[in-house]
Amino acid sequence: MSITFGDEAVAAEAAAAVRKLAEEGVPEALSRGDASLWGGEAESEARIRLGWLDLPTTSRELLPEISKLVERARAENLEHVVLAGMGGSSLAPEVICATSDVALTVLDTTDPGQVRRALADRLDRTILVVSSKSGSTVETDSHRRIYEQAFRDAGIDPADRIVVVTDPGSPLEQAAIESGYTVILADPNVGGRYSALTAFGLVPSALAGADIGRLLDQAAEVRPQLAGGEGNPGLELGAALGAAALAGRDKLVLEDSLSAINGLPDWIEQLIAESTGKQGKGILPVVGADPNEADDELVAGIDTEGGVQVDGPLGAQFLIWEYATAVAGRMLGINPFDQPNVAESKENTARILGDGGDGALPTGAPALVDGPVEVYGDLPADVKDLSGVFTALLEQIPDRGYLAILAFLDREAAFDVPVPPEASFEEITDIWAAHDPATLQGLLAFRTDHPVTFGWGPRYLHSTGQYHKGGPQNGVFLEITGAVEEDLQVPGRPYTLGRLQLAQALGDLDALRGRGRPVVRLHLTDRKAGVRHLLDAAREV
Ligand SMILES: O=P(O)(O)OC[C@H]1O[C@H](O)[C@H](O)[C@@H](O)[C@@H]1O
Repeated sequence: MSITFGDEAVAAEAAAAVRKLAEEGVPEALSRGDASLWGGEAESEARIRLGWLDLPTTSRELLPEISKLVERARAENLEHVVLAGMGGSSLAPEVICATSDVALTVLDTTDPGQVRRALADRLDRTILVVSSKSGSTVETDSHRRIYEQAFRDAGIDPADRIVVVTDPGSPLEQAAIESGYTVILADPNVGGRYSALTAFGLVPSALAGADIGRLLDQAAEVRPQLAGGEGNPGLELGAALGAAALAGRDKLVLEDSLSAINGLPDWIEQLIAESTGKQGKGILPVVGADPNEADDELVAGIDTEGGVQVDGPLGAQFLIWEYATAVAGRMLGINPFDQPNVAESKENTARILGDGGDGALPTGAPALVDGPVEVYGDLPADVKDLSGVFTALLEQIPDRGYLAILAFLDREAAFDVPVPPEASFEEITDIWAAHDPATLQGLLAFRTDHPVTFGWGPRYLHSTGQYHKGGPQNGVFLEITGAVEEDLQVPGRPYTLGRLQLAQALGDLDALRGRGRPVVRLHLTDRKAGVRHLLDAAREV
């Protein structure tokens, strides 16, 4: 495991910060789990949040139990592994499985189309892992209810197919025991976004076929290096992140070059955004975009030229980034273990769902309609069409600010588009990109020197959502929602998934608007045509 600095100024700044942190005894204190490192107010929480430092050893105890589960699933031919979990309960398994090249269907969405697609795929051979630390996350609870119903309808006993990962004593543990589900308890002394090497990361990954023992070995190998001030990659990375942010380089561009590790930036994004984005401070991770060479950015990656290169296998990467985040949190003077602003949008959503009864949700009236796209929000008077909306939003980004695209849509819909049988790989990826809302990020980034981020809702609510609401208030927000063709009832609840999805979008919109930030919502009345129209309009200047 090593950290290499491609820029001399960044290297010098990081070295000075490492020296200072070492003089203060931070690496030794952190390594032994000293909860006082983030100040008095954070101490009680930090006391029950530092278990991740010992996971390379403690998680080994889980391996026999997990092996038994894997053997059972193999024996029963349960080859389709579906994971219902949000944020810290799904981002790590997603990277682990992508890196191991094994298939895992992740449900961290309330999009009815996306959930329907998973349900339609080999239900007779599906094993569902329901992962939630708190045991009360609405998306995960909805998925559990939907799958229970689907299994029953197919004549399958849900108890044979559902595995629950949760903290001891959570309401989910109780419900799972009552239902006769297999329950694997996670370490309660580790927060969600630091839980990659707990049961949350390991159970679904092992079921999907990843070698989790190796992952723990990789972490165990780097662990001794974290105890001192010399040759400590976690300290070096944390010092670099913290020093850069304090010097105004608080946008962290995470490069995802093709490497042996697949998709790590999405996991780092949650760790850094949720841990640091609070009290008007924080580091904004930028994933999926090229650096702008702007003076407020720092570039990092597994294999990056000129930026901070973090070299090492996935198990070690998890531990190093966690350690670095804790170090950077101390430098920024925040508590890296809480997420004080996540609850607000959830509360707004619950209120909107409650107030709405069975009637229409309070969307308001569109300010303008451009083909299959309705535009909601306060627009400058001269804006007459979608292209004008994009221009106005880009112009509203303040100095040191950013634009965040928040898409409450089906993140796999583009892959359903038929491709000609003779199409080359490049042609296929071009067809997908032409139907993928995420393509908007690159098109708008091309038109500004400010960072443009892209998040799928509600997934981002459990990740960058904390930063957007708790971090520096210089964001401009573009929400995208879409009409639902075929909805899905959440059994035992008075709402459908589509209704929950829209209420989540409106709930976060309220939270952002309440902070006085520019927010526009685009609603696609026809999703497919709407995405094409968005992409065309973004190209027009
Ligand atoms: O694992 P759960 O309790 O369901 O939580 C899932 C996610 O929910 C919240 O939004 C937190 O902010 C995240 O840090 C967490 O990972």
